Formats: sequence, C-alpha cells, structure tokens
Amino acid sequence: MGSKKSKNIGTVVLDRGDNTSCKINLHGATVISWRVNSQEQLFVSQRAVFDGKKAIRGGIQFVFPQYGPWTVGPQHGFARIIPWNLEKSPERLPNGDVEATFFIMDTDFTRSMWNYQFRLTYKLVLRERELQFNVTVFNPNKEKKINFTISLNTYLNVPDIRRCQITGFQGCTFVDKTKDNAVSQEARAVVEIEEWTDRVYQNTPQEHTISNMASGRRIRIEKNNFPDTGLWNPWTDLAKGLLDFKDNEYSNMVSVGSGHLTNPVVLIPGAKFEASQTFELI
Ligand SMILES: O=P(O)(O)OC[C@H]1O[C@@H](O)[C@H](O)[C@@H](O)[C@@H]1O
Repeated sequence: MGSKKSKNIGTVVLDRGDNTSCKINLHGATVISWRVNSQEQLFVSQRAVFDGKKAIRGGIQFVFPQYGPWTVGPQHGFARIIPWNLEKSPERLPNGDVEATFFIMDTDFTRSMWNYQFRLTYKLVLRERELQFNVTVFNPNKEKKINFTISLNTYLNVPDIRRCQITGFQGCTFVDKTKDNAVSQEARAVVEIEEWTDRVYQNTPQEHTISNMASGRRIRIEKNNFPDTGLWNPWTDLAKGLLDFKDNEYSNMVSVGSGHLTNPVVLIPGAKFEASQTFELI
C-alpha cells in the first residue's frame, strides 16, 4: 500500500484458477485486469496514474452520475475518482465462478457537487470465459428524485485497432462528438475505426461483438437496461495531448461504454435502477 510515486488504496483479485482472474482497484472500482487463460483482455496505459485522485487511464471505469462533461464536477462524474468499499469479498461459488461486490454511498465530497443521497452497488462475477457486471443504484432520499447518466467505460486490449470489426450499430442514430455533436444514422453492419472516433450510439441492440481481440478472439458484449453505447479512440493527434497515455497506444485500445448515456435515469425516492452487462470471449 502506498509508495513515493503512487497512492494505491488497494486492489481486490477474483481468481478462478487456470490463470483466469480479474483485478479491481478500489480507486473508482476500476477493473484494471481481466485475464482469461493468461491473456489480458483489458488495456491500461503504461502511463496510467495511480495517485488515488485521477481516473485510471484504462480498464473499466465506472462513470456516474454524469457521462461526459459536467458543469458542477469532473468529466464523467465522481464514481471513477473516489474510493469504493468492498461489500462482499471474493467468494467461490459451487460451480467455480468467483464473485465480489463493491459499493459507494454519498459523502461530503459527492454532496459538494451533487447534493443527493445515493447507494451504488457493483457486483462482478468471473466465469470461465465471461465477466459479468451487475449495477444497482438506489435512491434513499425521502423527497428528492435523482437524475443521472451512467456508463461502464471499457478500454479493450486489441493488438491492432485497424483490424477490429465492431457489430451492433447498424440503423442506430449516433451523436458524433468529433463533428460538433452532429446526429447521423449508422449504415454499416460492421464498424471499423480508422480515425479519431468519439460517438454515442443510441438505442443499440443488446449485443455487440468485437473481433480481433488478443490472439484473434472475439468478444461478445451483452447488455441489459443499458440502452446506449459509446465508442471512442483518440487516434494520433488527441493521444499526443493526453499526459497519461503514450502517443502510439491508440492502436492497442478501443473504448466501448455501455450505459444510459443520453437520457438520464430518473429515480423517485425509494426506487432502484438495475442494469447488467456480460463480456464473453468467443
Ligand atoms: O479523458 P477522459 O475524461 O477519461 O475521457 C476520455 C474520453 O471518454 C469518452 O467516453 C468520451 O466520449 C470522450 O469524449 C473522452 O475524450
């Protein structure tokens, strides 16, 4: 714990055996590693900063209660930059899968930006070739509604971004942040990334696949109650401006985010929001 260079508040490991594991940094409950038979599926920048303050550049970031720029707080909200708690330590289930649960509640820091009570629970289940994420947001306020956007921003580890093919966007409208938020409709059944890409696809189907992950495998993403999908790669010029990202790393990652990115979720007092996503290596 802790060193001159970094303030590491701790990590939690889910180990399924056969070199299949998942590591969560309690800073932001950021999933910083998912290995299947020794093969790393997530990208974390070699320049990522682990100072307990900045969002970790890579892995799976928990974005809440704001996706994107925020007038009253940091971009992508505060959940990815605060310490999370372990609700349930990693436990091996009878079928060999391993699960653990994390949570955060409002603090003086969160209320200084967003003056609401909340409870956010994040359960991860590691299977043989799958990683499942279960998200619950509870509104404990007596009178106030809460509104939020939410995303699991995932940096996937790919050997060559130019060879990735991503399905599940055809016919969807998208907001193109590289073109002053112009709204268009995706015509392609298979999307390839060949330039700076920053899009929010709306009302995407439950399933996406991404080809040419490490060792040529594909990943299948299945999501429930996460209607939108973000797609981001900074490409060459923007990468140069990111201090916690190496210039050439853009070619080894694609960021995909399942969530409620456009229309906020509205929760009345006492209500709960539940959503989930599963990554499967195929
Ligand atoms: O540097 P950050 O705050 O982690 O954001 C990285 C990117 O995250 C993506 O989700 C956004 O769509 C991009 O606009 C943004 O540049």
